[in-house]
Amino acid sequence: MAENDIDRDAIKDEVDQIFGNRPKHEGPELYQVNDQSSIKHVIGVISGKGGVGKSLVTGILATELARKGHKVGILDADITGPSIPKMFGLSGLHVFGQGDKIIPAQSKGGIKIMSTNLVLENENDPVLWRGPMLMGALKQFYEDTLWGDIDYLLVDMPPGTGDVALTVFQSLPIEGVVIVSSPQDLVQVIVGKAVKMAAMMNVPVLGVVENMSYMECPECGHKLEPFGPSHLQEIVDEFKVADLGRIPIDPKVAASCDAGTFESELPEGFIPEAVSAVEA
Ligand SMILES: Nc1ncnc2c1ncn2[C@@H]1O[C@H](COP(=O)(O)OP(=O)(O)OP(=O)(O)O)[C@@H](O)[C@H]1O
Repeated sequence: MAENDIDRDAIKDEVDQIFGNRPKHEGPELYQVNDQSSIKHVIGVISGKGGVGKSLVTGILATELARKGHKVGILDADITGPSIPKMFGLSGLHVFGQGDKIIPAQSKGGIKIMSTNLVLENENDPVLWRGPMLMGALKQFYEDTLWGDIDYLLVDMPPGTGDVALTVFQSLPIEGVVIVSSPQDLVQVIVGKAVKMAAMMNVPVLGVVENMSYMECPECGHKLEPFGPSHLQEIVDEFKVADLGRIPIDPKVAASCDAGTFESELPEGFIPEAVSAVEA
């Protein structure tokens, strides 16, 4: 079969077979938050592959939930490729300890953030940690951070469906996941993997957000589809997941992520279906 051919039936069979068949949190220990913190809901943001905008969607959800008055935290579980602190203007900042606990960084809008970048001496250093160290960092970020009272802790998961992503899934009490996709070739295979990973953990999929879905011409408003036509409807039909909206390619969004002004510049009412799905 050519690389671009999608064997939809095979994916569907595989997903169908696995759905609901595995006990939740089978495997590694489930981390426990410290007694000075209370987290009502832990929600994961996942993607079947890297670079599709998982951190962007995590940032949008966090910003919109905080604007609605919820107490929000972000655990950047993308330990080796963290991008959350920069988006929120926390570049170069370091978290500090209180006793044996860590005080998370806080964005201007009050979002509490814990990320590898906030503990590295130099945030541009590559993180060359292997499995046990990655897991040790994740455990500390969840258990030893003084989160305080949090309504929604959003977990920016490592990209893909490999070992690290699976372990993160198994170690945190994730209540539901938002899947991020993009309109590119093979995306259904990739989304299929993410759906399957959630199914293996018995974690509900809240729905799919398609990022980089189209681009609007600033002159005439005409919609262009540089990455090809949207596959969101096909994904919704094939995997029986909710459509949580499409995000256009917007150079202003990319610039605000780079400048650390994302939170104040994000227009109100972004991906409302996804925000409501997390709140439900
Ligand atoms: N809709 C968009 N419009 C413009 N730029 C975007 C959009 N979505 C993402 N980007 C840019 O693309 C880059 C990758 O996005 P992001 O970090 O959110 O992806 P990711 O899936 O979390 O990546 P990784 O796999 O590295 O964790 C960032 O520089 C981001 O600003």
